[in-house]
Amino acid sequence: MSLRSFKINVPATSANIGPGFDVVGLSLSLHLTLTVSYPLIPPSQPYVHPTISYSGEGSDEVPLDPYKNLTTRVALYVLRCHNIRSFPSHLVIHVDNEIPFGRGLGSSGAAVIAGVLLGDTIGKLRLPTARLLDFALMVERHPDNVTAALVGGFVGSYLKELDEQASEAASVPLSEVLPEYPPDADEDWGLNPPVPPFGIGHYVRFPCSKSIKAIAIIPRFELSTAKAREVLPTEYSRKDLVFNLQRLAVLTTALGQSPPDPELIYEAMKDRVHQPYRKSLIPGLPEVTSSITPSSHPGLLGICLSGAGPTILALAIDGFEAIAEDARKIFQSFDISIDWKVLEVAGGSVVQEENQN
Ligand SMILES: Nc1ncnc2c1ncn2[C@@H]1O[C@H](COP(=O)(O)OP(=O)(O)OP(=O)(O)O)[C@@H](O)[C@H]1O
Ligand SMILES: N[C@@H](CCO)C(=O)O
Repeated sequence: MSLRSFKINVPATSANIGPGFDVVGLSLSLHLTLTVSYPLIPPSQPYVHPTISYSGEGSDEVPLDPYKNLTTRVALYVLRCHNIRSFPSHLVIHVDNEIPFGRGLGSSGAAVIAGVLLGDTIGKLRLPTARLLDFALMVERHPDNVTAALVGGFVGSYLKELDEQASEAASVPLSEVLPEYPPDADEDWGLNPPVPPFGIGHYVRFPCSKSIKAIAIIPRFELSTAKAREVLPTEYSRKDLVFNLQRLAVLTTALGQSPPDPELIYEAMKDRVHQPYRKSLIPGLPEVTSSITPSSHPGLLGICLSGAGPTILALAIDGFEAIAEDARKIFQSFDISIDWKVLEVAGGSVVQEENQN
């Protein structure tokens, strides 16, 4: 019997990089990998639902029911928007995940991008990058993690101001985009999902010096993005907005300079829009970001909260261990244990067909 098989590889991401709240993301060398296969059998044979196995980060909590798992639900959403009712019969998916859940390293963004690529590949849709992004943005409503996970590198994106009709279509509740699959659902469940409008998100890749590495200092507790967004104000002073805009403008070029300038970057990675409000959820955050500086730690370029936290991201060209171990000591004084990893800036997502016989 002939078999189709392929792999999908999606990187972790760190969003915000200090001042770029909901705007910039950096892809990192931890990956979510899907190994997918199914036999090419005639539709007359009895249908067998997909099976998922899972190893690595999150394996004790992730749902393995394909109608509840985030990645497969997103894939089914993409397929059904293209009039493909169901997964192929006997679909087998193995997920291996290196991205810890709820730590600010873009685990949910990676799961969503993996789902969009899974739907696109199974359906042989060959959607262009911009359209893949539209689908991802119907699920994850801010572009920073998903764009960087899809295209890779140091990326900035914005959501376009859509006309009224498209704007309504893009803001339907998530429960309509990805409805919970009822256990007794008949075959017609969720067959007409809301199709994304075109051109929701737009992006540009900034230069990033090859000498830069990212130290992820990962506290051993989870913080959901939803909880870390609840503490943010809805309005900001002009002074704080200008503070962030000035730094973001400099940062987008400064990381590409060779050699990177630590004095410029350290200041350009400061933030007044989200980090100050999140310190109540992450004990030790202000102490770590203010005590570890380019003068105290040669090689450091800048340091910030990674995404919604609790991970701290230090960009550096040298001195990785001293940076991470000193952050560990500060966190320890707040009774928080950490793990740390030195990561590369990664490329974007890759789909690799293995067998199409
Ligand atoms: N590989 C995966 N498969 C299925 N669900 C996942 C997967 N990865 C993450 N999730 C879901 O996403 C949740 C974490 O998302 P959340 O947005 O809170 O944090 P994050 O994406 O890790 O961090 P951030 O958005 O700040 O970078 C997990 O608890 C889980 O429900
Ligand atoms: N920009 C988002 C990233 C997390 O998904 C935040 O900081 O809330």
